[in-house]
Amino acid sequence: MAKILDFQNVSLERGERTILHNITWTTHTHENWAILGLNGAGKTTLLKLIHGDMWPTTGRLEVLGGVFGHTSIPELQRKIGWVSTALQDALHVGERVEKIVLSGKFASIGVYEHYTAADMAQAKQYLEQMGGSALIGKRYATLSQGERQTVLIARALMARPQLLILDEPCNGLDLFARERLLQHVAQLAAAPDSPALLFVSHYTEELLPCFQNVLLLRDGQIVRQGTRAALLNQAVLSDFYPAPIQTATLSGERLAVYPQ
Ligand SMILES: Nc1ncnc2c1ncn2[C@@H]1O[C@H](COP(=O)(O)OP(=O)(O)OP(=O)(O)O)[C@@H](O)[C@H]1O
Repeated sequence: MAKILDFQNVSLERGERTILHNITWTTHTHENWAILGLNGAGKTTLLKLIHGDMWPTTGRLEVLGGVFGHTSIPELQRKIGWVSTALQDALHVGERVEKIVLSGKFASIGVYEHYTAADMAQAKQYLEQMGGSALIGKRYATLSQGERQTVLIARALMARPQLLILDEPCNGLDLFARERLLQHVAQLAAAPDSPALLFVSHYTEELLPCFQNVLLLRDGQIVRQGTRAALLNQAVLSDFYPAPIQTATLSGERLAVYPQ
């Protein structure tokens, strides 16, 4: 299996501070990973490294076959989709939903390039795949947070990324909107042409079984990495979190964690 990410002893320093310490982590095609960590654990910094927005201070980093220092970052970035709420600020929110999705093909925020009928059909198909058919024709600015996330994922898919980063995609979603989004993410993961998924979250209950692998990040260090079966349990998570927790198993192999 080809590698998607290969971190070898990667550290990242800013001034006096080491934000990421000695990260050694390898992922492969057809593996979907979830990254779990509290506020300030280093999740966003790790994503910025993967996306080539930051560089390792020490260590070797290979993403999608390109070794940092020897690869074109803009080319790498075209192969990575990154869905985060931060992206919304850069969109032309007055634009209609299908145009926003279409713009993902050109990795641009507005649609300035010429597009074909096939491109538009593809945009609508990704919207449908993510459960957003009813949004076609609406203006992005009028959508709810859950609907916006649907659009942003469809938009990211338009560039046919090899790696799709879902950076806390459930932020701001109500109970039901969150569930709908998660179920569509699971369907995406099951599709034969799905990109490798990297799902970042604060909450174990969002980690659906399609995320077979989990990285536990604390204070810029990997505490554990492995299968969800090995890591998503009371014993491991009690060790991981800095304060006592209790867990509850939900239906669909999901685990909820609460402070004790
Ligand atoms: N450019 C920077 N210079 C100095 N410190 C930074 C920089 N970027 C991040 N940090 C610090 O590194 C730590 C990790 O930040 P990061 O944003 O990666 O955490 P996170 O896990 O994404 O947190 P959250 O869940 O709150 O989004 C934090 O303490 C943050 O203040």
